[in-house]
Amino acid sequence: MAIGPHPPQSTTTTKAPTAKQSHVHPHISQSHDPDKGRQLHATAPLKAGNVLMVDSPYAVIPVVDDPAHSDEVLCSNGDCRRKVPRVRRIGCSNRCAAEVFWCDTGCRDVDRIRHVLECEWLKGYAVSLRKNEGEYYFGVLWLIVRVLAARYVEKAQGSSRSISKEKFSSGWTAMTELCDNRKLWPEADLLHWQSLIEKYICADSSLRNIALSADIILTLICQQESNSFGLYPKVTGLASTSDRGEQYGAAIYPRSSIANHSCCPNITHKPDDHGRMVFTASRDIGPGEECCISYMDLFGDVDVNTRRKHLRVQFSFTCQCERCRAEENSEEGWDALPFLDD
Ligand SMILES: C[S@@+](CC[C@H](N)C(=O)[O-])C[C@H]1O[C@@H](n2cnc3c(N)ncnc32)[C@H](O)[C@@H]1O
Repeated sequence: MAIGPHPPQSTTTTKAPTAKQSHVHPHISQSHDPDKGRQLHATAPLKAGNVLMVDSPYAVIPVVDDPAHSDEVLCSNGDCRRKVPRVRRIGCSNRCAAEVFWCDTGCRDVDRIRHVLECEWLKGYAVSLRKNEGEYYFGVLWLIVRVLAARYVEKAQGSSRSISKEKFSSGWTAMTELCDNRKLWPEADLLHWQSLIEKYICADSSLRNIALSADIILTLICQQESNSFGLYPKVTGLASTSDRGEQYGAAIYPRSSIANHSCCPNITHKPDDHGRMVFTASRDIGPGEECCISYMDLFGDVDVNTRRKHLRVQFSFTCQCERCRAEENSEEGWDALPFLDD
């Protein structure tokens, strides 16, 4: 059985903007669904191949196993974010973290104000946090520190880099509108995060200029967990026989985060060379139709219970997409019933 959207039926393509800026197709807007919350929808016909969104991350971190020997590390300059090859890159003179590199002195100098805000924190905690709490917790907290630094820079510059004020918020305003699903979190997880926030963020004097209250940071962590994207080299969402490749980054996108998941998505997503998230229509989409991505690789013949379980474990929600709803009452869904367990 073929899984995923139909292949593109048209070669009509709206080109992504060449500048390093964000872009939203004029025929998409946001609305609200009682089960899923905010959603993207088409306001007029969209053609397969149309670029629907090109969104710059609010914050991004590289995710690589061996930064010293990897060509996959992203430039730390928040406006560049290109992969920096080993032979042509410069590191932090403070040696704050193994994955902090810039393409060149230009990128380093432009990024100075932002990087200063994270440098001492990385120097003080990158090694111990990884050792004591593990890579995952380090990654989440580093991304949060980068969000706080980006917020500080945005406020200092007095700009929110708005692209389409009427339809989509941008910058920190958009970050505050992200869903957090905090009520769904087990109390024990919240308490654990609270203790990490107190220990590694609130108690750290180098973050005094950018830190917010422990409770706001906890909400930010919940938002990050519900909204961050992994950066993968290949497209996510197409019917395919292979996965999307190895993750090389993690990012929060203020506008792309509005897209809900579907197990039969009509949008594919893939980061471009500057770490911007690019949404492309994978089939024609009619007016009023919801525009969905897939939060996971969709290949192989995976039944509704396995897909829903994966999404519950990874993203803490029960998928209510058209395909899952159609399959939940079919034979495929029966093995989810408790009386069939034994
Ligand atoms: C990245 S956000 C998407 C935008 C979100 N609806 C909002 O209001 O901001 C992910 C969250 O949206 C909801 N969601 C996304 N896809 C869904 C689906 N297929 N079924 C149910 N809920 C979904 C879940 O609460 C999930 O944690």
